[in-house]
Amino acid sequence: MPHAPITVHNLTMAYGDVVIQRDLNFTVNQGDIFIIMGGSGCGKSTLLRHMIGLKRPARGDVLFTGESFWQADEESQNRLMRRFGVLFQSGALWSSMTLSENVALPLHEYTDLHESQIQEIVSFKLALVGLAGFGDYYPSELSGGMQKRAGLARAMALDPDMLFFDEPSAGLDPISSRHLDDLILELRESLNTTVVMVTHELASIFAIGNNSVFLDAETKTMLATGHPKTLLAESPIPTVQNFLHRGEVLSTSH
Ligand SMILES: Nc1ncnc2c1ncn2[C@@H]1O[C@H](COP(=O)(O)OP(=O)(O)OP(=O)(O)O)[C@@H](O)[C@H]1O
Repeated sequence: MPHAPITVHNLTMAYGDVVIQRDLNFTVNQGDIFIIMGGSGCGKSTLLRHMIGLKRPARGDVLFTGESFWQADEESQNRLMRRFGVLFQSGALWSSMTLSENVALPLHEYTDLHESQIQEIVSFKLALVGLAGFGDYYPSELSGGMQKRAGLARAMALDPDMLFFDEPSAGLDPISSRHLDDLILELRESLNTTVVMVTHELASIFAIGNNSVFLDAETKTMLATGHPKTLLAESPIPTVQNFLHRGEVLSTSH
């Protein structure tokens, strides 16, 4: 059987001596929209940071198509990281650059392509996210939803196999948030990209997620993994049921 794109194996995460989550084991399959979910402060963003090579595990590993990330040398790690596209909560576009310049940035940094080829790719990526013709705009001239889509175009600049999103719809109104969900779904359909997404928005979780892991702050480990709708229908765990019914975990609210 071929290796899954991402396998999290016996992962324990800590800041100093403080363990955030322990013994995480789950698999992200090709083409999944995989949701990292759980109550506030349980370690969702921290898990994402471990999966994209920004934070070293206290124990355990993350494997990409069977290849260990954390036991690999720096060169192999860089090669693996080139396969990731990342969109952080803020969108993090450079405000002094136009959309085209923002999307071109990783292409200038990581490829030897000619300027004309770069411009072609930039136009294509902006069109993919519905921003054809907006290349010369500055981020501040656009709505929040458009800025997120531009961030998505930049995350896809290098044709990543895997896209990682941290709360992509944070700060968006429900309609823009829906549009962003639809776009993520569309991109997955057309490009077969594997998507890993931190979110606590129930609407997104059920609309686009087909796999997930549920982290619990109280027990400091995962309580479930699988399709969110299956967890809703079948999980016998009250914490998981509470979350999926109301979007919050009473025992960990703070
Ligand atoms: N750099 C850091 N140093 C020390 N502790 C940290 C650091 N970053 C996060 N933490 C702690 O780790 C825990 C998990 O944080 P994290 O941001 O991963 O949770 P989260 O589930 O993404 O939270 P939220 O839903 O509120 O965004 C929290 O208790 C947080 O205070």
